[in-house]
Amino acid sequence: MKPPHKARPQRSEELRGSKRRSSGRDEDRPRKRDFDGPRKRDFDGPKGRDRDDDAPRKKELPPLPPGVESRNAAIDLLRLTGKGFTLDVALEICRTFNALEGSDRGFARALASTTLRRRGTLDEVIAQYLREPLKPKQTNLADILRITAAQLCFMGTEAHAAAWSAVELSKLRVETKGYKGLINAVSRRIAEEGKAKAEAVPLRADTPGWLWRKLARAYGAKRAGSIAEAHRNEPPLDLSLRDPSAKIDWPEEVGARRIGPRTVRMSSTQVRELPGFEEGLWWAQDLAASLPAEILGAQEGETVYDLCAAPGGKTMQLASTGANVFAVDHSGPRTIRLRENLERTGLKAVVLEEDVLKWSPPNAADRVLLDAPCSATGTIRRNPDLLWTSRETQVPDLVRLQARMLDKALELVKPGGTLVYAVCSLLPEEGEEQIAALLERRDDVERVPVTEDEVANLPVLTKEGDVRTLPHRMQEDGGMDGFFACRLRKNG
Ligand SMILES: C[S@@+](CC[C@H](N)C(=O)[O-])C[C@H]1O[C@@H](n2cnc3c(N)ncnc32)[C@H](O)[C@@H]1O
Repeated sequence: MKPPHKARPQRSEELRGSKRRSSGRDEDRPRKRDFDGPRKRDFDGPKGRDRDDDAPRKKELPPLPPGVESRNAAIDLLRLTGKGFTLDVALEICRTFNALEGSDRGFARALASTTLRRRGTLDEVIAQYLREPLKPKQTNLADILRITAAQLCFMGTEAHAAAWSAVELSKLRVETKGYKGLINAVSRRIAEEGKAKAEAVPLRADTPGWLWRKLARAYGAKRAGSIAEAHRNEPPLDLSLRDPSAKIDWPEEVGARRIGPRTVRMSSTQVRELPGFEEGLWWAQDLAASLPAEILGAQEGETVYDLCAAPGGKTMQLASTGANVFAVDHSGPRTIRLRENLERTGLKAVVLEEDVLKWSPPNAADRVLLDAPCSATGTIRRNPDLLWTSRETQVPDLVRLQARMLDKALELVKPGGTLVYAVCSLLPEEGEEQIAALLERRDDVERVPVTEDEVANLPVLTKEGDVRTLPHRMQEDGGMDGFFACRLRKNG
């Protein structure tokens, strides 16, 4: 293994025990990336203190051996996702990760992400070498075994490096100190035959049972399998251009190409280093996430309400049309990010920290976009932690909230005005069925089908003229997140 660029004490956050509240201070952290899409627990992560934040550091610890720091950071990233932070947020707040540089950083990120994407398979492989199942509280032990199996089964890491570093990692935590023998034995067995064992695990193992059942019911078992397969891959980086006709000199190695109405797709993770970041010529936003604002058809001078707007991917799209945009979101920290995004891109919108359900502006709008809170199951490829943190029991509450928000959004549209309802969900109850129920209960609203040219001829339209994207579609070209969007007219 290549030694880290800088040797410095970076043990597990558990051992380091420096003081930091997980809520509060994180909210003020500068954002490293400006990703669109849900960050459900973005800043509203677990309340209270993280265990690693409780005590001031007592003494400096010696540096970790080369190759252990990056794996240790991967363990810390997994631990943070286990506490309810999205992987995106964990990448920003995890100090052991942020102390890494260059290829070590990339390796730690890939290791955490692969482990989350393939966790079901990894657990099945590991279980074959354990005499008895691990206890639920043995999370560190489970994570050490998982990252080791991920390296051996999916990442082509040399057997000795993976097994040796696993044992080194076990020495860093009280919980795992006594398991060096087990970790060593299991790692060696997986090095010998883990790859073949992993290939034999059924595809559905990497999707929680409840989600698999819902996907199979909605799309059939074959397509559920294709979606599950798409979730296994790292998605490309998609950037939405502030000015869709802009020409930017992208570095050759990122393989930038145009796709959809305003997206440039590439394979980079160094968002801030790309040309145009400082000038705000673009923002990161999945191709599918860019479609709802496109189909709203906002025009210069119109009044547009962007409901549930933060962190503002769609607000920026709407503002770039010259419309008078009012961006409403109830989350203080997320509206801060929305303002930062507007500032960076030089786009103008009025940002309001309000509960959409209680907001009563003096006038109705020409157009309203409602990007409703949802299960976010459409963004699993960008947020693989959702596989293991989303709960089926959350869905009915979300469906009820979306219905209330739809009715409220219709109150805020002028007669004859347009409403686009969008969710980044794969579940029909949050999308297609939500709209069917709306059209059933109200006779003052009708669907306005989207045409192919409005979505740059992407294969995303249903026969009713709604947008329905799924992660496995256009897989050969990098795929896209799962979104549903429907355009409606309020009759006068
Ligand atoms: C899917 S995200 C929005 C993404 C955003 N439209 C974008 O393109 O960047 C959903 C948002 O709904 C907001 N939200 C949830 N309930 C709300 C409510 N009652 N009032 C206002 N905003 C709400 C959340 O804070 C979250 O920012």
